[in-house]
Order: sequence, then C-alpha cells, then structure tokens
Amino acid sequence: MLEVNQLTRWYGKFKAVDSVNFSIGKGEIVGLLGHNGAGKTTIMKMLSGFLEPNAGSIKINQIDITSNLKQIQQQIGYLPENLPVYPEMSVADYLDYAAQLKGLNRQQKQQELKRAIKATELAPKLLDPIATLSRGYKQRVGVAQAILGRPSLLILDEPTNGLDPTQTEHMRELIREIAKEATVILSTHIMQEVDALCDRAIIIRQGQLAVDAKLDELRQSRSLNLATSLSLEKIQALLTPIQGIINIESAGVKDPQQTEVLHYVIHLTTTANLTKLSSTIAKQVISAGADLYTISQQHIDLETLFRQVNQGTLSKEVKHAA
Ligand SMILES: Nc1ncnc2c1ncn2[C@@H]1O[C@H](COP(=O)(O)OP(=O)(O)OP(=O)(O)O)[C@@H](O)[C@H]1O
Repeated sequence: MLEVNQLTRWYGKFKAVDSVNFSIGKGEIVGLLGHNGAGKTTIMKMLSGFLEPNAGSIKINQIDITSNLKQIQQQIGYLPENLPVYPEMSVADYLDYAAQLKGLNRQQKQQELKRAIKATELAPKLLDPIATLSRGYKQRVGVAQAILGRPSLLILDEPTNGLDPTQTEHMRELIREIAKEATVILSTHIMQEVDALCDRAIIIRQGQLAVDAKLDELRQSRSLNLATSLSLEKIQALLTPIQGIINIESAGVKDPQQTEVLHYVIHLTTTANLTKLSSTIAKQVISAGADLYTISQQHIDLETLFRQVNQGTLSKEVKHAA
C-alpha cells in the first residue's frame, strides 16, 4: 500500500532524512520511533505531501504521490504534532472546512462529519470556539479532521497527547478500527502506546532507518537466561563448544541471600533452535553434577530496545531480525 524508497531530505547542508526505505501494507499499524530530532516529523511531512523529498519516492497504492498530489492527499489523513487550527473557528465550522479541503461532496461530507464527530465524541463541543477547548479536546478535533473521508493512509503524530486514560483507550479502539481498512503510521514517545497498538516498529536514528521489524520478533531476543551453581569458567568450558552458542556473559549474583545462584546470559546465533538448545544446556549442566535453577528465553522490552538502538549497542541478532 505504502512504499518508501531511498527517501532523503536536506535542510540546507544538514541531511535530516537519509535514504530511508520501508513499505507498509493495508491493515498494519506501524510505530515510527526515534529520539528528538531523529527525523520522524520530516518523514511524516513528506508522506503527507507537505514537504518535498530531495531524493527518493513515496508511492501509495503504486502511484507516486508527486504525480497527483492533490488527489492523493485526499486519501491521506494527517494529525500533525501541532495542528494549525484556527482558534476563533467553532469545532463544527473547522471540521466543515476540513471536509471541504478533503474534496468530499455534500452527501459524503455530512456522513463523514457525523462519523468523525461520533468517533471522537465531540458532539457536546461542536459550537465551542477551538481556542476555548482543553488540550484533550483540541487533540480530538485534530483526530476528527484526520479521519474525515476514510483515508487509506493515516499518519498520527502523538495521537493520545493530552488525552485522559478513558479517552486514550477510546482513541486506541478508534485507531484499531480505522486500521482494518487503512494503513496507520503512528509516531510516539510513549512505548506503552506502541505496545498496545503496533504490529511493527520502524526506528529512525540520525535520519537513517535503524530497525524495521515486527514487535514479536523484537521482543524475543536470541539469548537465554541461565541460573546455575557453576562458575563462569566452568560454564564456558562446558557450553561454548555447543553449536549455536556465540558466547556466555556473567550476570552476577542477583539475590545476596543466595550467593550460590549464579546468573548468566547465553547469546545464540540467529539460526539456533532455542527450545532444543535450552534442553541441551540443561542436560549438560545436570550431567556436570551442578545445580540448574532456571533456564529461560530472554525477552527485551521496547524501552530497552529503543535505548540500545540510540546508544548504537543494538545486538547484531536483533538488527538481523529487522
Ligand atoms: N525547517 C527546518 N530547518 C532546519 N532544520 C530542521 C527543520 N526542521 C527540522 N530540522 C532538523 O532536522 C532534524 C530532524 O527533525 P524532525 O523534526 O524531523 O525530528 P523528529 O524526529 O520529529 O523530532 P521530535 O521527536 O523532537 O519531534 C532535526 O535535527 C531538526 O533540528
């Protein structure tokens, strides 16, 4: 549905987005992540046609967005971080104006306004001037204008910013509902948001694509946690010859009351079968006459992964999964 190829953008002599490639299918919700200044907004502005790339292409349903920008923009819904709304306009007038910009005819406009107002629960505020709305309600106005016309690509920058927990949950349901018929790109600094909504994460670092992978793959690292009574020297001698094991790191003693329980992280190759290796390791430890306390697959949470990407310490295995 969306194909981005070698997307590049300079600001003067500064390359803010550097040869980024990705494609996203219909029905996917993808998290666009990265530190402040990584290049996310620049990418979103280019995807929504507000900013021209210096190089590369963006195709929506196989059509280059530059070839027919106006028509393609009508298929795109964009919630920017700071919506350029008109403070003196009422919510109703503003949404009516936004529907006109989407090129909706009279009948579609009525239907779509009704749908967007219902979805964002804006009915009680329709006659209020935008300037008098709370931050959460302003955010709902932004989302309402973005979903008008049932866009096939919806780009949301911090969609739950300023929303209370109940409204956040409603917003998530709404995004899931929209994603059934569209492609959704969601940029956020809130990792719970990504966990709750996204199937996949694209992480941008210094303008470049650092990770593009399914969240399930990202969470499952290629490492095992082992707790045993064996010393590092002994465990290395015992396990390093096993095929599929790259190396073994000591994670020390975790409980001062149990100094005999030594923790290790075992790094595995990308092709290793984790279940089989766990069984082999368990047998080896026991046949060496040592105690085996636990052996389990290590899971990485998104925050750790995000930190590793930004520190440039992401393991080779995870980048491979990407
Ligand atoms: N109009 C501009 N002129 C010059 N430099 C710019 C301009 N807009 C953005 N930049 C620079 O480009 C880089 C990427 O900015 P961008 O806004 O895309 O980052 P971001 O990932 O969206 O950051 P944030 O999470 O803080 O919103 C930053 O270094 C920023 O300072």
